[in-house]
Formats: sequence, C-alpha cells, structure tokens
Amino acid sequence: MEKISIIGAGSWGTALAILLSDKGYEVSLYARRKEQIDEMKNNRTNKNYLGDIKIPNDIIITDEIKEAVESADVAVMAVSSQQVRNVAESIKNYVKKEAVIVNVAKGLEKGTNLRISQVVNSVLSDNPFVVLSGPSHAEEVAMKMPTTVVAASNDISKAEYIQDIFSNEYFRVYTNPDVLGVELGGALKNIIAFGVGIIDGLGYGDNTKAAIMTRGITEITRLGASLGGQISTFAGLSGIGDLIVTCTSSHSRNRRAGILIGKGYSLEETLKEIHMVVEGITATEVAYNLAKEKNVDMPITKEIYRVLYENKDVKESVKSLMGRTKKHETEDIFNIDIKQ
Ligand SMILES: NC(=O)C1=CN([C@@H]2O[C@H](COP(=O)(O)OP(=O)(O)OC[C@H]3O[C@@H](n4cnc5c(N)ncnc54)[C@H](O)[C@@H]3O)[C@@H](O)[C@H]2O)C=CC1
Ligand SMILES: O=C(CO)COP(=O)(O)O
Repeated sequence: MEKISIIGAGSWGTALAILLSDKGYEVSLYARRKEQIDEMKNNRTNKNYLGDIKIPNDIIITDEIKEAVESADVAVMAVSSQQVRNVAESIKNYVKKEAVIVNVAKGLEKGTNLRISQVVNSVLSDNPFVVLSGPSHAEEVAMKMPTTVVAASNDISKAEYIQDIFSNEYFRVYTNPDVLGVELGGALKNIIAFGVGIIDGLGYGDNTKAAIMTRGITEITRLGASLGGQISTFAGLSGIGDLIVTCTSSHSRNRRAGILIGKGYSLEETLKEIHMVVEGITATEVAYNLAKEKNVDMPITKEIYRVLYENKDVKESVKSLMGRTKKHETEDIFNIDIKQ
C-alpha cells in the first residue's frame, strides 16, 4: 500500500486524509500549529475546520515535515496557493524524486502570476505533478456525500494513478490531460463565486446570480482558451462544475466573503470574519493582470478588481456591467463572426 503525506491540515487536507485513511493507505497529516496538533492527537477532531468529524486513529499527525514526507509515494499540497512555494521549498530535501506531487489548492501565485503547477515545477522539477480539482466542498466529502472531481497531469498515467488512489464509493475521479485548463477553472471560479456573494449581499435575486455565473464561465473560458486551455475543460467538472458548487453553496468561503462585501464590510473586516483562505481575492488580482497581458475582455473580474482594490462602490459596478456596449451572446467564446 502506498504511503501518502498531506501537507496542510485545514478543511480540505483533513477531509482528504480521512478519505485516504478509510481506503487503507498509511496517511500522515502535517500541521504547523501546536494547539491544532494537540487537538487532533488528543480529541481526534479538527473543530475549527470540520466540527465533530472524527479523524481516524491510523492517521499520523505530525509537525515534523521530514517525518511527514520522507517515505511518501504521494505528497498532497493542501495549503493556500500563496503557501505552495513555501511548502515545496520545505519538502525539497526530503521528498523522494519519484513521489507524485498532488496539488489541491485552487489559485494563482500573486506577484509571479504563475499557476500552481508552474510554482511546484520551479522548485520540484523532477517530481511528477497532478492537479486534483472539481466541485468538492470538504465538509460534504468528510460526510461521505457523493462527489466527483478530475485529476489532470501532462503524464496521463500519473493522473490515472491518482484516480486509482483517491476513487472510492463516494468520491469519483475522472482524468484529463489539460493541466492548464483544470488549474484555471479551479482558480477563476472563485472570483465569480465572490461576485455571486456580492450580489447576494446587495439583495439582488436569482436572475442576477444566473447572469454572473453564465457570463462568468464565458470570461473564464475566454482567458483560459487564450492561454492554451481546452474549451471542453471549462465545460467540465473543474470549470462549470466547480463554478456551480461554489456559487450556490453555503459552505463556500469565497461566496460568503462576497456576501459581506456586498453588505458593506471592508476587505479587512471580511477576512477576519471568514478566518479561512479566500482564494478569489488574490485570484482577482492575478486574473486582472493576465487578462490585461493577453488583451482578453473579463468585465466581471475587472469590476470585482475595482471593488476590491480601487474602492469602487458595488452598486456602481453592477451599473457599469449592465451598461456595457451591446453584444452577441456566443461570438466572444467561440470567435464566431455572427454577421457572416
Ligand atoms: N475547503 C474546501 O472545501 C476545498 C478547498 N480547496 C482548496 O484547497 C486549498 C486549501 O484550502 P482549505 O483546506 O479549505 O484551507 P483552510 O483555510 O481550511 O486551511 C489551510 C491550512 O493550511 C495551513 N497552512 C498554511 N500555510 C502552511 C504551510 N506553509 N505549511 C503547512 N500548513 C500551512 C493553515 O494553517 C490551515 O490550517 C485552497 O486553495 C482551497 O481553494 C479545494 C477544494 C475544496
Ligand atoms: O473549491 C471549493 C469547492 O469545490 C471550495 O470553495 P471555497 O474556497 O469558496 O470554500
């Protein structure tokens, strides 16, 4: 049986550790904070993240990174996107070269505008890489509710290896060779979920939310395709699938953060209230930069950027979106010239 190391004991890392341990793998879960380690070891819970869900006794809980990764066949990065580089650096001298690195973070690196596969590859260039993404709130996976995700890798045999390791009766894993498309879908849907939250916070209704979701996947696809992603990937689990779950779920931190912004909270107050990672905030900045660089139109992302970073009033942003020049619906994703 493979040995699996999970780095990051937040909601997702813990839920995946439970899933893999239930399948009989030897799992080690690495956390940094002493009081969290003590709670997980003594009570076998991780209350702040997963409430009363029990952590199986077989899971090795450790704050020693060497112990966590040195014999691992698979190392799962379950921290926020901005922490992945730190984690990669911290395991570089211990992890086996053939160990498969699985990233589950859904974001982009601030400052470099890199995708997570690029960040990991810049530090752990010898290790095979797989991204695991899709509509999968940790709270529901921990309750063993049927969930589907996708494993993507440039080496499809590694994606299939991870598919075999993670699949069980309530967690169904598909594969996809389009790493870039899967990564961008997962990162950019957080911006749209944040936008849907704003709409909720403002008190607008279902029509408005459907508008943001539909036009949101359009602009995600437009940027993703311009960077080399497959259009079909954005119609899949890591694209529209994850967009639906994040935009409609009460579990979503991105959507909940948007609700607070829509109600008039400052960004600082919002982050304090959520106290977990809100990837969409950084993703907005990176996507805004990438769209500018590629000359791709992303009106919703642009308005969210203005709200977050230029103090634009949210109602003014809605007005700006509604008042844009008139357009045909399909021409902008598929480059169809409607007048032909
Ligand atoms: N929560 C969910 O339902 C899902 C989350 N994700 C993604 O997974 C990533 C992690 O999310 P969550 O677990 O929800 O976040 P979280 O906020 O619940 O937990 C992140 C954990 O990482 C720890 N951490 C931060 N830096 C670290 C480091 N350098 N070394 C070790 N631990 C470190 C933090 O202390 C915290 O316990 C995010 O990118 C998120 O978008 C993906 C799918 C589902
Ligand atoms: O990606 C997720 C579910 O698929 C989790 O979304 P949030 O980070 O918004 O909670």
